[in-house]
Amino acid sequence: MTTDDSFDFVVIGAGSAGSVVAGRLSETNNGTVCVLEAGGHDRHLAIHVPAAVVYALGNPKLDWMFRTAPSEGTAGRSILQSRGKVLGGTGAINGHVYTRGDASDFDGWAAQGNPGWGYAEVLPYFKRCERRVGPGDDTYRGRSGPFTVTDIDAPEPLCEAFMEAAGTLGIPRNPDYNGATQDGIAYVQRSIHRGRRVSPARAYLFPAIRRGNTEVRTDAHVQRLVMEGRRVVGVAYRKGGQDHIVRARREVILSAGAVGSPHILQLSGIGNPERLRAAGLTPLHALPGVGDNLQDHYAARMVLRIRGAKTINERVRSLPLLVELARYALFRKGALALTPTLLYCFGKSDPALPRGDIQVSFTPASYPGGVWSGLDRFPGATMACWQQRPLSRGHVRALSPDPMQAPEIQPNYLAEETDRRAIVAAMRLARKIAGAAPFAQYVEAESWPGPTAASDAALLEHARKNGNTTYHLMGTCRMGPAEDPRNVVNHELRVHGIAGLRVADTSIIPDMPAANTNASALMIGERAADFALGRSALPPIDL
Ligand SMILES: Cc1cc2nc3c(=O)[nH]c(=O)nc-3n(C[C@H](O)[C@H](O)[C@H](O)COP(=O)(O)OP(=O)(O)OC[C@H]3O[C@@H](n4cnc5c(N)ncnc54)[C@H](O)[C@@H]3O)c2cc1C
Repeated sequence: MTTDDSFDFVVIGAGSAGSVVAGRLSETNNGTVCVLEAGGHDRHLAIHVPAAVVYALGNPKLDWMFRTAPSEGTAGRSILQSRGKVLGGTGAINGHVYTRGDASDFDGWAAQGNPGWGYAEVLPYFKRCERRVGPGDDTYRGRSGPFTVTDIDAPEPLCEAFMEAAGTLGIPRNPDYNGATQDGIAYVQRSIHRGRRVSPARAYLFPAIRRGNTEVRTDAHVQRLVMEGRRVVGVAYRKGGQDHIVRARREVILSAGAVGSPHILQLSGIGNPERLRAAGLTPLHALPGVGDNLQDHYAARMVLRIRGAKTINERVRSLPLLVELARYALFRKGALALTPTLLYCFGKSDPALPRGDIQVSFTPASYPGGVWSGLDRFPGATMACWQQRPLSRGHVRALSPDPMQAPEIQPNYLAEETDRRAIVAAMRLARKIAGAAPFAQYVEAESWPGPTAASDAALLEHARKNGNTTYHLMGTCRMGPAEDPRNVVNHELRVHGIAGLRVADTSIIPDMPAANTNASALMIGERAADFALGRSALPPIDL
């Protein structure tokens, strides 16, 4: 083991949140920053060409390729749980959708003993991050941040028909679901600019490297935190077959994501003592909530066979593919510049509910088995149906002291009755929209699960047997007061009972927002940098 050197700050993980933390720390020129990232550089085309993201998933050069533990909710299946292992992290291989959630989600975080995390208080950080290109009320939208958010280049005829059909059911078009209200249906807003992915690393980390005070070490697999008593003073990592230690003069910021962060804490002896011992680890600090409270959105996908309109399935095959390649090469537009999902529809499983609880996404393309991969050979469209805030909770647990052995990831999908009811309601809403004019004329048949899945029980069976992750893991280092044993970090993201250490990524999310998680990860990174620098919070926005 060699003790290499020391920096003011050491950031573990160059993913969505870690890139922001490092980028903002470096901006002030108030200390040196070292970033340790297990993955490599981000030159792979699958990262940058939006539609090529399907080639990033399951690619060991870019993806940790975790698998979830089987459960009753997945009919005993284990599911591929992709996480980015590259500069930009999961933000370099995600589906490009930019969505923040409902105001009430963040007010809920604050109400659980997290001062400063209500919507009016986190909104300035969402805005600081964002460079919104397109319409939107500037009360809600940022115009000059590093992370560019754009709209789709041109309307898609099938999407237009789907939105009109939703309109006939009382679901209006929402001009900006990241604005005053989330309700309604809309094209997704995207982290794509000029036909290329907006990656957190390119937006935040690369400028930090150019400033000269930030050093990024790739292929550096963190093994554990180095502690002196209850203080973290450095990080042990393996690179090029050798063990190293880098010391942190001020603090370590753990941004290894919802799987990596609790795993690294556990490998360092921080967690539930009984479980640590069972995994062969020596407990150093009891914090029973580490790795618990795992949440994810679980989607049941339905496939429609389309007639009378072109879908992406035909546009990227044979001769038309050559046309699309030319369009992309010349104009950075067309099917290759599209997100894997094009529409978001936010709805309610019960009209009496005070806020939306289900979501149907639509895309005029279909994938065998409902997983982003090759496209079906027939003209197809997909509706993905999920519950916005599932109650089911799972865990991430180290299984051995070997840092290279993946932890157990058990999301416990559909464990709660409310979640089972909601996913069935979302599938019923999807079917209603697909059956409404003017979209219905394009539906030749529902090919998956198909009309034989008519009862609630049959729809639930489809969800169990064929449902899949939406890749929104979060919650495993829960933020909240120390008195509650579920909590791991306080409202300034400091680990309870440990000095010199913060956690900043989606693992700190106490309860799931009604949204994908990249926007929240970036916002959390923005906040963490301010905390680490001792800066006062941005003033709340008067709403
Ligand atoms: C296929 C897919 C599609 C998605 N689509 C969307 C979408 O469209 N919109 C959206 O908002 N969200 C989406 N998400 C989710 C979103 O991208 C993630 O929630 C977000 O990027 C997580 O950010 P993070 O900072 O918490 O973790 P990450 O971005 O995962 O960063 C963690 C980093 O830490 C590194 N790391 C982990 N362990 C170690 C270790 N031991 N040593 C060194 N480094 C380590 C990792 O390699 C990684 O770079 C998607 C996710 C996936 C996988």
